[in-house]
Amino acid sequence: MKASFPRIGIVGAGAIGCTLATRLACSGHSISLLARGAALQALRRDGVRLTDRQGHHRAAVAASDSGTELGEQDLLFLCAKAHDLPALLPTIEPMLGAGTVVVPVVNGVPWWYFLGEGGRFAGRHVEAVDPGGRLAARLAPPRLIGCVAFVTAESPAPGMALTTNPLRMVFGEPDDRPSRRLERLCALLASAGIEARASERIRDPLWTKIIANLSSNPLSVISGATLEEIYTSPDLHELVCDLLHEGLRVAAAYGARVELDLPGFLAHGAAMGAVRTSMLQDHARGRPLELAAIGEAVLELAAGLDIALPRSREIIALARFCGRRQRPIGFEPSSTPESTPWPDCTWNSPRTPSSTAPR
Ligand SMILES: NC(=O)C1=CN([C@@H]2O[C@H](COP(=O)(O)OP(=O)(O)OC[C@H]3O[C@@H](n4cnc5c(N)ncnc54)[C@H](OP(=O)(O)O)[C@@H]3O)[C@@H](O)[C@H]2O)C=CC1
Ligand SMILES: CC(C)(CO)C(=O)C(=O)O
Repeated sequence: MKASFPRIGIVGAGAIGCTLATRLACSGHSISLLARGAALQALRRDGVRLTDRQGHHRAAVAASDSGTELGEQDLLFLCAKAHDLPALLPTIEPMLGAGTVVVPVVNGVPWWYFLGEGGRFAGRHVEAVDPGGRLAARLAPPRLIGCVAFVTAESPAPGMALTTNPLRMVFGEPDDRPSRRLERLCALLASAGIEARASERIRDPLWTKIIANLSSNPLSVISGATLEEIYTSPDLHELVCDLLHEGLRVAAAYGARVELDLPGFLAHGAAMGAVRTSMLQDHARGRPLELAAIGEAVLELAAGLDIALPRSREIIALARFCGRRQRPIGFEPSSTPESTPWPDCTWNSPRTPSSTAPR
C-alpha cells in the first residue's frame, strides 16, 4: 500500500486535516502536513493528535509552513476552507509534481464542478468559489480526484482533531470513469480505518453533501443549533425541509440523481448528535464563514438556470449578516463595563422616585 502513494501531503492542519493526517500516519504512512501558526508549533512539539471512536491517537508528521520544505508529493489532500484555497496556490505550488494527484476535501460546490464532465454545461465556471478562475487554471483534471467527506470533526486545540461519528468518504474521477488510481486511493483510506467508496457519478454524492450543508451550516450560524437540534426541532422543521427541497431542485436541474428520503435524511442528520457544523465552529471563533462555497455558489448555479431559491437566499443572507457581526447573537459584552459600580437596588425603596421605578 505504501508504494501506491509514497509521498502523501496534507494542506491545512484543522479538524479534517488532523483527522486524515493522524489516521494515515498511524497506519504507517509518512505524512507531510502544511500548517501554520499555533498548529505548526503544536505539530512540531507533540505530533498530530486525534480522538475518535476508536480512542486517542498520536503520530509524528513532517510539518512546515513552507511547501518548498515539504517538497513534491504523490498525493495531496487539500483540507482548508474553500475561500482559503486561491491564496494557498503559491504555497502549495512546490508540492505539485507532474504526477501529483490532488484531492480537495472541501465542502460546497467545488471549483472543478464543470471540469472534466463534458455535456451541455462544459466550459462553465463557478465564480463564487474561484474568482477569476485561478484554481481551475492550476488544479484541473486529470490532476484531480473529487471527494465528498461524510465526516463531523472539530479541532479543540492546535494540531488536534476530535470526531465522534464514523469517517466516510466518497471519491470519484471528475470524468466519472473508473480508474486504478481511484481504487488505490480508496484502498489507502481503508487501510487507515476510513470507510472509502469509489463513485462513478461523483456529482451525485457531492450534491447530497451540498444539500446537507445548505440545510444545516448557515442555519447553525443563525440559530447556534447543533445538527441534532437542526434536524429534530419542530420550530425548524419547515425551514429545513424548504432548504432541502430547494437544494434538490438545483441538483436535479444539473442532472444529479439524489435520492433523498426525507424522514430518513432527517433521522440520519439527527443521529450525528450534538455536533457543531464547521461553519458554526468558525463563527464561534470569529473566523470567515465558508458561505461562498456552501451558499453563494448554489445560488450562482441556480441563477444560471433561472431557479429561484427564496428560502436559501434568506438564510444565506442572515448567516452572512451574523458572520459580519463577528460575534454570536446574544453573547455581546454588556455595554456597561464590569468595573462600573452597580447602584444599590432602589426600586423597593420608599424614596425611589416613581418615574424611575420599573412598571
Ligand atoms: N469540520 C467538519 O466537520 C467538516 C469539514 N468539512 C470541510 O473540510 C474543509 C476543511 O474544514 P475544517 O478542517 O473543518 O477547517 P479548519 O478551519 O478546522 O481547518 C482548516 C485549516 O487550514 C489552515 N490554513 C488555511 N490557510 C492556510 C495557509 N495559507 N497555510 C497553512 N494553513 C492554512 C487553517 O489554518 P489557521 O487555523 O491558521 O487559519 C486551518 O488549520 C472545509 O471545506 C470544510 O467545510 C467537510 C466535512 C466535515
Ligand atoms: C457536519 C457537516 C456534515 C454539517 O453539514 C459538515 O459538513 C460541516 O460541519 O461542515
